[in-house]
Amino acid sequence: AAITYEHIKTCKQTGARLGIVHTPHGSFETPAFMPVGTQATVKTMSPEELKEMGAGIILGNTYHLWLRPGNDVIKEAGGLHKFMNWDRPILTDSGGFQVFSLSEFRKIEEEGVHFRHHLNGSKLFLSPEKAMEIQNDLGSDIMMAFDECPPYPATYEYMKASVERTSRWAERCLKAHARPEDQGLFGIVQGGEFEELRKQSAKDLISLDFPGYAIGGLSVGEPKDVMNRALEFTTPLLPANKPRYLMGVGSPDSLIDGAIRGVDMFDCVLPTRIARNGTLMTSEGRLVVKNAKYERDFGPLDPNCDCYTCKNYSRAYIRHLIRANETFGIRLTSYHNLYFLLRLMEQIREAIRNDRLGDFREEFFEQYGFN
Ligand SMILES: CC#C[C@H]1NC(N)=Nc2cc3[nH]c(NC)nc3cc21
Repeated sequence: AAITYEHIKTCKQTGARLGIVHTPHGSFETPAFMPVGTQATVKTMSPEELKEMGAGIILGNTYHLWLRPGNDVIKEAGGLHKFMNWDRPILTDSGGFQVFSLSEFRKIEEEGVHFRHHLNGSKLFLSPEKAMEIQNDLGSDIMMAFDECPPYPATYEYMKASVERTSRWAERCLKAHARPEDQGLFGIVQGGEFEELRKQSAKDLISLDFPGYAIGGLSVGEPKDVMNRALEFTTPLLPANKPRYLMGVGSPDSLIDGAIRGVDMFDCVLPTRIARNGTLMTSEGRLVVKNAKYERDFGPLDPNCDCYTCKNYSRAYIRHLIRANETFGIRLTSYHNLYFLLRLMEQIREAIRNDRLGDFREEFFEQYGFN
C-alpha cells in the first residue's frame, strides 16, 4: 500500500499517540504539523529551509494548481515533487473546501459542483472524478477525497443530506483513483457537530477501507469547545491502525488539544499568514513586532527559540523590515513561525514518549498565556 501507519505508543496520561506514517517519498513522525504550500510553495521558504526546520511533509492545493499553472503543466514537469523541488511527502487537498471558501454562486448537484473562478468569474465544474484526475497528475503521496463542504452552521437535515452525498462521492473517488499503489487516498469524515452524523459518516467511509481518514468540517468558525467535543466522539470511531488528519488546524493550543484527542496530522496556513503582517508565535504568547515598543529592542523575537531568525536578528531589525515592507522581513517571520510550530510538535512527541502530554499542556498553556 502507498501509505501505512506504524503505531509506536499511546501516552499513558492522555489519548495521544506517537506514530510514523510511511509514504512513497519517505516517512514522517506523528503527531505532525504540515506547512501549507497552496501554490506549490510554502510562501517565501525554500525546500532546504523547510528541511532545516524539520518539515516532514507539506501540503498543496488541487483547486489552486488546477487553475494555475494547470495540472497538465505539472504532470508534464514530472509531477509536483519535481516541479517544486520537494522530494519528501506531499499531501494535496481535493478542492472541495476551496470551492466552498473561495467561490460564490456555487451550485451543488449529484454530479459535482458548478461555481465561478474566484479571480476571473469564469464558469468552472469540479467532481469526484475531476478531483482524482488532478491529484493523480500532481502525483501527491496523500490525496483527499472530494467532499461536499457544508456551511457552518448547518441544520441537521442539511448536514445529513450532505454527509450522505459525501459518502457517495467518496465511493466515486475510489473508483476513479488511477494509481492506489503509488498514492494513498484519504476519506474525509463529515457531520459537523452532530454525533449521529459523524458516526454515520465514519461508518460509511470505514466500509470503503481508506488507508487514512481526515476529519473535515472543523476549524470553520466553530468555538474551540465545539471542535474538541466533536473530536472526542469522532476520533474513537476511526481505525487505530490508520492516520487521522484534522484539516485546517491550527493554533498552538488546538494542536495540543487535537493530539490529546488522538489526532496524528494537522495543517494550517496560520504561521505563514500571520507572519506576513509581523505577528509572531513565541513561547510567551503572540508578539506583534511592528509595535513601537520594539523600536530599540535588540533582543531576539523569542528568547527561548534557537531558530535561524532568533539566533541572528533582533526585534528592532525585523520591525524595521516589516514596516519598510522589505520581503526579507516576511521571510524571517515566516521561518520563525513555522519553526515554532514544528518544534511544538517535537515537544508534543517527546511528551508522549514520556507519558506526560497532560503536564506539558499545563506548562505550555501557562507560559504561552492561554486560559
Ligand atoms: C466542511 C469541510 C471540510 C474539509 N474538506 C476539505 N476537503 N478540506 C478542508 C480544509 C479545511 N481547512 C479548514 N480550516 C482552515 N477547515 C477545513 C475543512 C476541510
